[in-house]
Amino acid sequence: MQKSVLILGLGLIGGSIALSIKQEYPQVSIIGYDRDENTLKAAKKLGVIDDKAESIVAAEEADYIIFSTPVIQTLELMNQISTLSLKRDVIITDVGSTKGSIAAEGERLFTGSNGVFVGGHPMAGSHKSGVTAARARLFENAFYILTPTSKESAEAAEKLKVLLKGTNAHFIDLDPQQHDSLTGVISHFPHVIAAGLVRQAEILQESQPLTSRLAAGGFRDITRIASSNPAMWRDILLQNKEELLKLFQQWQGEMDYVRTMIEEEDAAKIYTYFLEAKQFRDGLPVKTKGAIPAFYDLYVDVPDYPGIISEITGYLAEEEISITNIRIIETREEIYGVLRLSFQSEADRMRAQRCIETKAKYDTFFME
Ligand SMILES: NC(=O)c1ccc[n+]([C@@H]2O[C@H](COP(=O)([O-])OP(=O)(O)OC[C@H]3O[C@@H](n4cnc5c(N)ncnc54)[C@H](O)[C@@H]3O)[C@@H](O)[C@H]2O)c1
Ligand SMILES: O=C(O)C(=O)C[C@]1(C(=O)O)C=C[C@@H](O)C=C1
Repeated sequence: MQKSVLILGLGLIGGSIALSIKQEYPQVSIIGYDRDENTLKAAKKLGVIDDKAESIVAAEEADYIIFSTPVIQTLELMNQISTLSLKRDVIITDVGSTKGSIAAEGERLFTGSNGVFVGGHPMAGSHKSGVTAARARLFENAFYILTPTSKESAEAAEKLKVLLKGTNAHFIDLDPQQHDSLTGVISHFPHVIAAGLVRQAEILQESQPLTSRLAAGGFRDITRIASSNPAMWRDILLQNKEELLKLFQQWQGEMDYVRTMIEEEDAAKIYTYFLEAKQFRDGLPVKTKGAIPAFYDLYVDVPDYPGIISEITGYLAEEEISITNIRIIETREEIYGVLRLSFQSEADRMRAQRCIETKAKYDTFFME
């Protein structure tokens, strides 16, 4: 493919998109634009882009334009770029976490001789940001939502799927409003709850300094996303206001229900509440990346002594089993170290389990 792609915003998502396109199509020319000069320099140095764009006028040479900026900036940049002399058949997309206003503005601004717009949203990410966190495999097996709103943009969506083949994502077409309603529930609202839980702990910390030291395990799991970029989440909440306001009302009803069960000491209802939540959570697809990323994790109950990690990784290295991640679960750090090892596939995880149980005789278990 001999095309030129302009990516505006070279952070976690823009950088990862750039790397995945380059991996699939080395001949495609990737031009990067970012308002931060250090990001541009780093992107060039890391091989994320082929060339830096001095200004947004570079859009006039592009066959594809991808907005990877925070959602409010995307709206502003879309307006600026729509005034340029773009190629007639340029395909324009974005990666923003909200779609309602971006898709409507895209359809309004890019029509006829001014290219065609199709909204996009790769449903994978991280609480990390910036070009140094970008990875070609970030979107592997994740859902990548496209929101075509016309016959022309549906055709453009098919071409985009070809360009973005290297993401190895699963493409899915949705209506922009449906997108915002779904992501409101499974992404945006959870970020509000995570931040709320952290703030609640922070208030307690003032009178109980032990709070932060005891906040481990479950608290850390449910609040990881509270470490996300605050400016990005401010903009997402403002753009998905209507959906979020509906969700607040639902949530307040839900919490009132839980509070009443506890007030009334209704053990049976409380049990059913947790059981139903567990059943739905356990039924979520964990083997494929989606709203909840999948990992092939193996937990190893190891004694806490120096050198234990190198002992275990040494056994795995002898059998050439690659580990994608390794972590000691903090809650048990001072009693036993529970080591969590992540693998690329179920086959690797099974081999690792056999290897550790045979060579080291430590107990291993899965948590699914
Ligand atoms: N982080 C995630 O988990 C995630 C996942 C999917 C989609 N998204 C969406 O992707 C977009 C980018 O998020 P990110 O996580 O890559 O953020 P990021 O902070 O890592 O990167 C954003 C980049 O945009 C640049 N930028 C900001 N305003 C600009 C402007 N006016 N002109 C040029 N460059 C500008 C910044 O300098 C930065 O390099 C957002 O719209 C977000 O909603 C994020
Ligand atoms: O894994 C995370 O840290 C994320 O929050 C990723 C996440 C999500 O909510 O699932 C965040 C925002 C995006 O628009 C898509 C993905």
